[in-house]
Amino acid sequence: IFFRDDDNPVDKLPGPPRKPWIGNAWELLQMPSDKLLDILVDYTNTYGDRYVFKVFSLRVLHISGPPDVETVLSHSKNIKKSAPYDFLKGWLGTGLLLSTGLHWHKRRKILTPTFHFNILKNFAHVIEEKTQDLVKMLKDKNGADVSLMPTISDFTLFTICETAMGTKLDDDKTSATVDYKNAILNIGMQMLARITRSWLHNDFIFNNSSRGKEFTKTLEVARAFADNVIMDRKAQRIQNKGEDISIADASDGIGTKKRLAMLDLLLEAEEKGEIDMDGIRDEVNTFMFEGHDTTALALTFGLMLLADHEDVQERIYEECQTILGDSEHVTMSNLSDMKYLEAVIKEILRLYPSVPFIGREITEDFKLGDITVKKGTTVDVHIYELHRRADMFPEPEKFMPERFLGTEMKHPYAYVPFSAGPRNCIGQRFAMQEMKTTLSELVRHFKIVPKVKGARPRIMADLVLRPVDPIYVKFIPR
Ligand code: HEM
Repeated sequence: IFFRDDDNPVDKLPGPPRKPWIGNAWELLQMPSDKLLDILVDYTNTYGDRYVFKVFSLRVLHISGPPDVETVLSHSKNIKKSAPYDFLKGWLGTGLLLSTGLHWHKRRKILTPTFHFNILKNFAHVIEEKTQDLVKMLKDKNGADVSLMPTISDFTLFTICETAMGTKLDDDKTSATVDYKNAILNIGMQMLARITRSWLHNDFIFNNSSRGKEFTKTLEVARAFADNVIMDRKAQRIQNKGEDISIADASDGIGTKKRLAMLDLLLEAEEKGEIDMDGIRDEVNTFMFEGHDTTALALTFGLMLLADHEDVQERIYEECQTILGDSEHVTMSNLSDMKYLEAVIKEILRLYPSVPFIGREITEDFKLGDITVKKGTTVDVHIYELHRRADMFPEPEKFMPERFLGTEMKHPYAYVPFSAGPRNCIGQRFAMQEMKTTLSELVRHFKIVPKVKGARPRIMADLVLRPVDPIYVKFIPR
């Protein structure tokens, strides 16, 4: 960080004025963590598609133009995550989100079959069952205000545990569930605090600080939760010995106990010596976090938008009536026919991308237009600003699902809520399946009404895009 390198082409790019030697370290120090998103959006508005923020000799190149996003995300070699992701190492270890190089390739290969169509088809029953529980719980509220994020994140956590992990979270684990969700929130806050306090970037200093000690305790809670999930599934596998199924047979008609989960693939890989228990724990932590928080946020912001747009709800309702009639069950083919709902979800993720920024540490020089971006530079891809570009999405602040119906995107990388290229989201088809099932069922059963029409929460970005204030809506049975 302290190494001087005065001849770097990216220094020609605009950005907040840099002081000699320290660059923008002083600004970084003064940034309140909960305002990071607002500040970065302001910088984009001021300095444009490409700007540089420099902390001592570390250059952070921020980009939000579609051609630049394409160059970075589609690069086959520059797949290493940037330094702030390392702050999550104690939690997610060498799991798929954080790892790089050969290790990442190997894991991605083991885990890709998890999202095979037959497996997703099998998950449909679980997702539907969980959605029906949610509908019942919301009916019992009798139209009272419901705080969305806690309600929906319970639902998505139960769903990922029962699908990917094959573990049912029953009532006696309720307090562990609450502790786990609080731990995740806490981890996000600590990570943000660390990003903006450069002296805490050093592991030794951080681990010995009061923040570091609190962080370690928080990690223990998250890890213990994941360990329980692994133990549960191991015990079930011993019980079911001899009844194992392969992905190819994992189609309809298989009971919950015999359903193949992602965790089974990992446990099978362990039996073949391809992964050890620490590796399994890292992947379970990665998938439980990525697999529930991201979808919970998308559904939360989505329900907030639907509550304000009765016309959109009605159109989803009509589409569901046409496709499903009175049927209680939703099949994969029904879901793929729901084109309007798909456009609605895309528009939700345009305005509120669950992952607002992606960071890469450049390991191989590459060209961005006529500028050479050197090895060692950090590149931050701003999905949030990319999705709100007026040249790509006219009236960008407006919620208009129709923009995703029939019209071609102006640039293939103008819209990347699941990232793109080699490190794209492995769970995107699962996420779409879960979101479509949930939103279609909720709209079929309820009229969603805002507590205060047009109210928007303040938002912030830690690992994901979060509402700072609670969002309330009413679910009025149809
Ligand atoms: C609305 C829902 C979701 C959104 C918007 C989303 C978005 C993303 C994005 C933008 C990335 C790239 C992150 C980066 O490069 O730093 C990513 C990666 C990833 N996502 Fe998702 N995700 C969602 C749901 C899920 C689900 C349901 C799962 C698991 C079941 C999942 C698992 C992962 C994993 C493991 C990675 C790392 C992949 C790799 O690097 O090979 N995500 N996701």
